Amino acid sequence: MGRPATLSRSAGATSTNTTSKGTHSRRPGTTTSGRTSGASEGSFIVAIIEGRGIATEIGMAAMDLRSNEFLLLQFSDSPTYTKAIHKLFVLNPSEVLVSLTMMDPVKSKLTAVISENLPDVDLVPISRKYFNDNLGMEYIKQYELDSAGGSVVGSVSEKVYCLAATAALLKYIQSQQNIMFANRSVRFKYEVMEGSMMIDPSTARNLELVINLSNPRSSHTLFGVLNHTCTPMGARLLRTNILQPPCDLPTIMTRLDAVRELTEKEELFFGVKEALKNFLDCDALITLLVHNQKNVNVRHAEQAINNVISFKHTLTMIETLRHALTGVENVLLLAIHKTLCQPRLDLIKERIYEVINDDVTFQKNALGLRNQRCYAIKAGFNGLLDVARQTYKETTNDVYDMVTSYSNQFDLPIKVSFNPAYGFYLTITREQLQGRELPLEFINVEPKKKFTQFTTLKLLSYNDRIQESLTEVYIMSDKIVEELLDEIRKHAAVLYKASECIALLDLSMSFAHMCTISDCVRPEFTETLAIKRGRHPIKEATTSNMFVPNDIYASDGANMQIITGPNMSGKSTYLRQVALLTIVAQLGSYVPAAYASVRLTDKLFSRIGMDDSLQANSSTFMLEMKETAFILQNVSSKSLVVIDELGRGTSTNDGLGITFAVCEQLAKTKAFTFVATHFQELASAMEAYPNVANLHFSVDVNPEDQAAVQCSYTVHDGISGDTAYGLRLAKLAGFSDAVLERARDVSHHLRTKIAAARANSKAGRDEAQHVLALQLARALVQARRASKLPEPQLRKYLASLQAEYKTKMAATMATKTATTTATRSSATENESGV
Ligand SMILES: Nc1ncnc2c1ncn2[C@@H]1O[C@H](COP(=O)(O)OP(=O)(O)OP(=O)(O)O)[C@@H](O)[C@H]1O
Repeated sequence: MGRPATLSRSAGATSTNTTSKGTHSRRPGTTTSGRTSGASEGSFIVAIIEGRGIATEIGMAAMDLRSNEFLLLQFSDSPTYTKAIHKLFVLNPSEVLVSLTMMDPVKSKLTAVISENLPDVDLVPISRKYFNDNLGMEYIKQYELDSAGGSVVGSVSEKVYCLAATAALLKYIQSQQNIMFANRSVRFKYEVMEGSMMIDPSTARNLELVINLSNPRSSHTLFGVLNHTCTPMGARLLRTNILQPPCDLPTIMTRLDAVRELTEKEELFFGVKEALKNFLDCDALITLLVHNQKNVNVRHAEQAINNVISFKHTLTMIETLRHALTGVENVLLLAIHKTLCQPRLDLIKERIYEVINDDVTFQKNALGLRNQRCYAIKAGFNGLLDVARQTYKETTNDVYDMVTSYSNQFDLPIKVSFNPAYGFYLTITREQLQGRELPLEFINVEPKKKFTQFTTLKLLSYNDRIQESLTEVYIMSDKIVEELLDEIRKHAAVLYKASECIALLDLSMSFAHMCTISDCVRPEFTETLAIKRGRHPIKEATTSNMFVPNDIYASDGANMQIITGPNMSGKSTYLRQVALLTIVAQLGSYVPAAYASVRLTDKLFSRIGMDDSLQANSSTFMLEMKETAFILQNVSSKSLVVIDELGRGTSTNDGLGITFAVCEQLAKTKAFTFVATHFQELASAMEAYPNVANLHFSVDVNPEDQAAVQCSYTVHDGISGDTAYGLRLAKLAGFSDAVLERARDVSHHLRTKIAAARANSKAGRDEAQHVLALQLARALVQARRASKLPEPQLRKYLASLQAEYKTKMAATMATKTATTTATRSSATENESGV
């Protein structure tokens, strides 16, 4: 396929990543024991296009170059492109292809939103003509892998936008990334957006789901603490799941059942763990298999033998896994076992064993793997191949003999080492050399930190001879290996399926592992969020202090919780804990708590001011307002919202006003909302709503020393009483007595003045009336719900209730007026003090 001129980057593309990420030169990653890391290296390239109609219809195509998986998505989005941004955030692409018309002459709203939310993504404009839906369909028919799961063609035949994006993306990858796909080699998947919890990028950042905010390299993230996976596939699956937890109950329940079985059966747990530890990156391996290589050379031949050895190793590991899974009962584990027992996998294995020596295994060390490659093909396939191998063997023996003779001749314990770039070389440590000079035979002497490295002319010629014989081996093996790989390629679909199953098993094992190291409970899914003695999963795992567990509650009747309390008392931690525990439960994992009942959440929002400094182009307050507006626009009845200290970036009055309005708006929805605030007035005012509950964190104050504040980190019902914690903390921080005294005076004066003004103002009276009116409404609702009286009697009862409230309201207003007069005279007395 020729390279279209306009497919190269257009001038003015906002390019941050310029290296191409072709995978044909990659080797399947090996895993060491224990956890696998990374899982997010931007291996996706995405093409996105917007429909021309009134409704915002988005078409997206995304290809994972590491696993050859191709996702197609088409969905209607909100005017702020919430779904598109969420999906892009989860995919974490290195490049996003957009039509030139979306960038030039000005950025379209969609491209502007992408740049704003994903500043590291490279936006690549390409000509609009490549977004061709008919071509997209042709490509799918040509490249789609034969799979037992059926074709994607039926699902996408009417989805013109995702087909158009498919055409643009495939054309771009083939011409720009220099990757040619073999026919029937790509796994196309049509993805429906529903079925998973939506977590916007800023919430994912605030909650430190996959990246720690203070140190991006730190593993103090939710991914870090949950990640006990052994394979790269498992780690990748965990990462995507954390950013996009499932939202459908059957999936979650089957995962929970699998975790239970894995934790209850010790032999099963250790058997599976042992087998998983030895897997290579299967996705990368299969991807290398299905990509058509353009340049066939020695390097390619060498890589091909590596691949066959890796497949042999993988199939052996699959067999170990099968044994470990024998007798499982859970539906998910049974399905995984069944897939791993597919006869087609045995067929591939048999075929490999016909060609490759039985004792050839995958090796992590470079010299070991070179030896395996050399002896991979069974003897007798090609006489010349056997001769070349004999030369390799003899020359290698000559190297060792030569070193022994040098050691004897110079009385030095010389060691042979190996490096894949320049072959064998010699080393000796500093202590062994004991300050002596090396004899003149030794050349290219390079002192290193602990040893000296050198070679000889003879060794250099041995290295050349070995390389020559190896080249012959690779070239003569190539035809046999390619034929074998062609046969394996036919079974790519079953291999991909097996890889998916291994990833899923690894994910469940990771959750089971967490249960073994931490006290966790199986969550229930109901309409109520009720967590007993819940713990913050990241804090618990990463702080040395004992973490104090807390209860969490929200239901239809009490869907908003307002949390007050002094500084440093644990409010933010509590909010994060609510969100994180919900995510953990929906992942299908056990939850760090004594009991957990969770309501399925479709969208998770947060307004937590942790990454303000990261958004240099937006002021703290502006960012706060943008995030809050986003929540109000997108909140649904099944959402979970956590808001920490809203309105702190502006004047107190405006801040309180905004926070009140936002809370009022959210209180009208069925979303579960948790708000932490220092505005005591907010908590008092919102108390009037029947569905709002107040919680607070308390502190223990030493009566002997008012500044000695001890946080209990325990949440209690009601509003926090004391408001002078700021002053106490200031004392603890080392403020002088004089400054503290002055601060106390000013604080007292302002408080008194504000109280007087509010009590006297129309707004103050209105607020009191408003509160009483809400109390009345609440009583009416409760009476209606609770009463079994017939309708006429109920109406009579309600009328009497109303009269009672009117009297109460009049009394309240009278008290308010009296307080105003008293406060005003007190304020006048204090006036001279400030
Ligand atoms: N349940 C807990 N158990 C142990 N330590 C906790 C707990 N909750 C919070 N902490 C610790 O207390 C410190 C303060 O917590 P946090 O930031 O949540 O307080 P805050 O009330 O939000 O403070 P501020 O109002 O000043 O923002 C943190 O270092 C945190 O690790």
